[in-house]
Amino acid sequence: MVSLVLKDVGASYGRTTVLSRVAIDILAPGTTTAIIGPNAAGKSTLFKRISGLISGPGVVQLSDATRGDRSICYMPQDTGSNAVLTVYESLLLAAKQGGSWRVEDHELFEIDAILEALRIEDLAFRGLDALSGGQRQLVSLGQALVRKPEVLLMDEPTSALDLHRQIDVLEFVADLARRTGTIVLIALHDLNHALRYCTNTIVIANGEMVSSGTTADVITPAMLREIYRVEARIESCSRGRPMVIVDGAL
Ligand SMILES: Nc1ncnc2c1ncn2[C@@H]1O[C@H](COP(=O)(O)OP(=O)(O)OP(=O)(O)O)[C@@H](O)[C@H]1O
Repeated sequence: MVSLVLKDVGASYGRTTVLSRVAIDILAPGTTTAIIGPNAAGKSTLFKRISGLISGPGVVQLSDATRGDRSICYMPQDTGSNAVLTVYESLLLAAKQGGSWRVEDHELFEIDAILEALRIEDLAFRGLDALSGGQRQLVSLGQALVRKPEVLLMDEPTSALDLHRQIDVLEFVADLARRTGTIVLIALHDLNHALRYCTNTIVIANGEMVSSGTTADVITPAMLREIYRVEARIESCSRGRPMVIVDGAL
């Protein structure tokens, strides 16, 4: 199964270096990893570097991938689209990207299953230009899922979703990773999502990786103080799940 290693990965825009020396020993199949850190830390840049949208120093080593240049899929933060397509057409286009144009029955079934899993079947024949922000985000997630990537990079995938849909989507993605062996990385500002759905967490600040490990080890009051400059506690909710309570800014 696929695995991903990052060796001293960096990136620049023009002459400005915004990311340096990100090193991850091994991201195993089926794991869901949170990428956290303040605004402008370099999280999206790391995703662009891993997916090959930008180049830079270091090595992104993908082993045992079977889907060639379709192995890695990056779902960007900005999901706006002016394309004159329906939701269904956009998913079909995403599924066929880089492949033959012949449409097989099983591909249509897969699109139906994803529309159903994301609870957007009723939008199938709606134009992309007539969707709400949250609906656009769900369609963008659908477009990523139909490609069946082995590495899925999701940039703030729930930022436009209501509370119920946030839980739905993150549970679905974490479960998909476990079932299929997909390596999932999710850039998140909501640290409660990292605590609940991500086994591992990587912290990026000022373009550098400052820590990585199991989420419970990484998201601590000390880290929140140092990186986010907030006074915070980790407590349990009524269902026994960990959550961050922020008492205030430092
Ligand atoms: N296309 C670009 N050209 C020049 N600089 C850029 C470009 N894209 C991003 N940057 C800069 O790179 C740095 C890292 O940006 P990046 O988008 O990776 O941060 P981020 O951690 O994803 O932030 P956020 O949490 O705010 O989305 C920032 O200083 C940003 O201004």
